Amino acid sequence: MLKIGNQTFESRFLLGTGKFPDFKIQKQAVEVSKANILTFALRRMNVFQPDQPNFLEMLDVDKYTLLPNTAGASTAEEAIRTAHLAKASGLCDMVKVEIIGDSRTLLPDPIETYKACEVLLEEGFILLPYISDDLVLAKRLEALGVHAVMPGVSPIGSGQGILNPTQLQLIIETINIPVIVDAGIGSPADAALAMSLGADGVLLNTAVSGAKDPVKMANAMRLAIQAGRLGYEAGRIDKREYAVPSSPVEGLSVSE
Ligand SMILES: CC(=O)[C@@H](O)[C@H](O)COP(=O)(O)O
Repeated sequence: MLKIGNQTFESRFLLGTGKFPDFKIQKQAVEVSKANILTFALRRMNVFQPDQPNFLEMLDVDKYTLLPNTAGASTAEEAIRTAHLAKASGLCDMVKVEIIGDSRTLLPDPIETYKACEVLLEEGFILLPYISDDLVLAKRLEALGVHAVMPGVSPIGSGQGILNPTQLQLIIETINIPVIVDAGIGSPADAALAMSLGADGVLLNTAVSGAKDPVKMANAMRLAIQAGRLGYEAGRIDKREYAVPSSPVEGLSVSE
């Protein structure tokens, strides 16, 4: 179970809802993913115009926890405004703080992210900030009181996978709030690796919405995330420099 704030979720797979070829495929992929939490950019919703089309309209949104993100913000002030809009629309008081500091790489701005979290925590929001794989920032945000950290493992939408597993592992080992890998996952193998390193969850979008068969990929990601978690809980063997025979000549591993 994934626990964020005082809520628990069965699935550790958080799915982004953007960029699907059409709403029908989006709905099927969401269902197959068995994700409990769906993310979306609040700026893409007609939150105060329920009669207008919006891109979650084919989903039975009551079945999911919606996690609006502040995509489009480049300052703390803009992100705070977007979070207020989310709350005012009654969507959710859980927000993914996403403040982009560089338009080419879409890397998050650590200073503006910290500032926005400071203000929004005071206002009672449940916060999941999107950050780089920066251990020190993750520690500072944890100390501030955020409810999870979401380190990107490579640039959003790049599908490059985990560029620096050591850096990710350091965050996972050190931080005591959920660490949800967010952005850059390209394949089920990447998702399984993130989970087997001990991540608490994976948020991804492009790898599913941009796949040749998004529904099949949503299923593959679900299984990979589950397998990675199981492997982590089972405890992998230590890596050794030299071979160790699987069938030792002395000493049986089972007694008769
Ligand atoms: C949906 C969302 O919030 C994205 O900004 C998220 O970071 C996913 O990134 P990928 O598209 O690289 O999976």
